[in-house]
Amino acid sequence: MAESNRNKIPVIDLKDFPGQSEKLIRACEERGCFRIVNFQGIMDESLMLEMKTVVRSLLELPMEVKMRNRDVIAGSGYMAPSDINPLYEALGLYDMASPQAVDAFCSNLDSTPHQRAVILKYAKAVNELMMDISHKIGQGLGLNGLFTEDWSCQFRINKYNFTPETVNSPGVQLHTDSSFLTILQDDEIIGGLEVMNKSGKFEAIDPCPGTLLVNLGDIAAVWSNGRFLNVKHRVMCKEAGIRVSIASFLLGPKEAIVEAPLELVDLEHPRLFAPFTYQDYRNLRIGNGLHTGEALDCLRIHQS
Ligand SMILES: O=C(O)CCC(=O)C(=O)O
Ligand SMILES: [Fe+2]
Repeated sequence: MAESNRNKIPVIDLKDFPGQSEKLIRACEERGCFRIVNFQGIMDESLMLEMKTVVRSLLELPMEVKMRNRDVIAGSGYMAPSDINPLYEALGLYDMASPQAVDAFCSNLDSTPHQRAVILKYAKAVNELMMDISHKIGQGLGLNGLFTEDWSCQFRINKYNFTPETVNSPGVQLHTDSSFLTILQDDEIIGGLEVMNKSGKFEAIDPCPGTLLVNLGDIAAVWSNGRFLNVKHRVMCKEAGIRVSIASFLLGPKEAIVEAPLELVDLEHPRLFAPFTYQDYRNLRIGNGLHTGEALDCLRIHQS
């Protein structure tokens, strides 16, 4: 059983910096996830709610329309319910930082001009938030400048079809995200997300409307030279109802290699991973079905 963790996940106030800098870095190291609050001005709660309404209606489109949302990179398009995750389906968009890609996504799904405008606005806001958070992470480690500026982003809108009969079955299997970081707008009412802490115990993440959850993924573990935790998580069916979440992934550099900055490498902290590109990593991970960060072991040159 997962413990309820109403007070365990660190809450980071984005308006209180550099005051919360140490707390942010500790959250990245110890938990690999945190909630963010006070991001109005970049992302407003009204936009989050509008976006939820839009994605709910997209996920209700007929199957043949959703199937038009094809992969642009491996695993970026529509995922129908499968044997492994029968309660789950998702639509995806790569690269959400590109207005042309957003446009193509919307055209494929016959979106209305209003839906298109909301998605574009949300994509822009979430991208700005990603830059703000990664900048704060960099500063917290004593680095200057923005290192994630032209990295690629993807978003995935997830739908879980939970019924009374499916209570206690998995909605989505245990995984890490392949990204550097993920901004998750979870369901406002239906819970089910669980993160695994460092001692291997699951902790339930209760819905907390008006806030966003940030997860660190595999690229964060590499970029930080092993300092940050790529948090394992899953979604369980805890109650009946349609659960909808929006995951926005800041993946990694588009073409450049992924590597820890020199400031994070020294004699006591030798480089842990061989250089690679995000695309190579994604292919390795998806091609071999390594969903909980095991693909990183193939790239390890030093044990931490
Ligand atoms: O639906 C959720 O709350 C989590 C989704 C997730 O982990 C993902 O899309 O990678
Ligand atoms: Fe995830």
